[in-house]
Amino acid sequence: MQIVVDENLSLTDYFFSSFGEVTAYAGRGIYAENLKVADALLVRSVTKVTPKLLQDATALSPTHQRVKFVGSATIGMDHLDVEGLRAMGVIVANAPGCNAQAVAEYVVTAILMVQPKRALSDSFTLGIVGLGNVGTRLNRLAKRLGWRVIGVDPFVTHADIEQVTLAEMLPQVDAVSIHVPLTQHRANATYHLMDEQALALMKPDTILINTARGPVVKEAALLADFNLSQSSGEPIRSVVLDVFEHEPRISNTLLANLAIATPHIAGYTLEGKARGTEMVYQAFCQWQGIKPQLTLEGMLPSMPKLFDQKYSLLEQLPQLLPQISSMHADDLALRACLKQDSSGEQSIDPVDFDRLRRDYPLRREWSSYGDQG
Ligand SMILES: NC(=O)C1=CN([C@@H]2O[C@H](COP(=O)(O)OP(=O)(O)OC[C@H]3O[C@@H](n4cnc5c(N)ncnc54)[C@H](O)[C@@H]3O)[C@@H](O)[C@H]2O)C=CC1
Ligand SMILES: O=C(O)C(=O)[C@H](O)COP(=O)(O)O
Repeated sequence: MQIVVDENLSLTDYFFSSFGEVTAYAGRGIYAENLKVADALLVRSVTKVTPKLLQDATALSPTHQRVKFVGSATIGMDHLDVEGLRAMGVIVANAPGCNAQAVAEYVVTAILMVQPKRALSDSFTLGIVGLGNVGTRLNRLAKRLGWRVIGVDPFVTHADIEQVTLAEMLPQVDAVSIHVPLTQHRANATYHLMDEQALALMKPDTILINTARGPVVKEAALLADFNLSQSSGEPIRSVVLDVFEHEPRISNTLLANLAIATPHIAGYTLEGKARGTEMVYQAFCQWQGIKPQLTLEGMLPSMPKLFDQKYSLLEQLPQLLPQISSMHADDLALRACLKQDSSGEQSIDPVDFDRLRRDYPLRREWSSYGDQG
């Protein structure tokens, strides 16, 4: 069997080499040409997989049966034409929840970094938009920190989260964190969910964090929000972005105004990436009609136990974060990539953005340091 993979997947040899030949390419560089003799395609979020891609591959090698399994080791699926692929008989799988804990920990870290004093006060209120795997994990962490949580999700109800509408939530929170899939052309679509109207409902000092998908926050509205504060002499809003509307290109006009900017690595823990591949492996085994034999058991190195259950998360995190989080360095590394582009503007080059992601020193989740949740 021929298996084509994005080079950015973890542990592909461990999980897949017994099935056949595994060939890796840069995720943004997987073309029909690379899939001529492929039976399965394993991607992350940067490879757009459509029926056309697979049909083009078949046209290049008509005697080969085309790709029959597409697995994405990610939570998000907006890069896959799931309906179109399934309609042509392709098995499509993703990895729901694989890196949800990583993202939840990223959000708490960002809030504590941006406004430590405010976040440590007992009246801090967090708004969570999207109460799926990430949103519910973030709710759990936030409650452990003593924060009040308000959630928005038109599709689910959680007994332990106070749920309101977006318009009701935005004026009353100290931070808003977005955890919705990117959707378009349907009821409650999330494309540009955070637009001029939404930003206008927020207090000027409410922190905005987007780790979902770039186009959920309308970049032009964000820039207008910054301009409005600047022109009235007010401090600009604290905004943390891990994803960008025009990713992988980021203009300095945007970057210079962000409190924290990271290159789409909120989910990049060793555990999150490894689980993503493991979940795709399980779906792959199901496709092959065999029982999965391999697990992650014993595959991840153990870490020193830094958390002490005698103390609360709130008491320990401020001291531990410098040791267990790379957020400050991640932000600096991204900003260090600014250079003049062909239009004479300063921006982050997509090649640098992808390099930072490929070479990212994967963080560890707090449980690996002894946090028992
Ligand atoms: N930056 C990163 O590294 C990562 C980003 N992500 C992104 O985060 C997104 C969320 O992840 P999960 O929580 O695991 O997904 P999930 O599918 O478990 O939950 C998403 C939730 O959003 C809700 N939702 C949909 N439309 C909504 C709307 N208009 N308003 C409010 N809620 C809405 C859904 O009902 C669902 O409960 C993913 O789709 C992915 O795009 C996920 C992992 C890592
Ligand atoms: O899981 C998701 O959804 C994500 O956004 C991924 O963590 C992003 O990682 P890459 O697919 O771009 O490596």
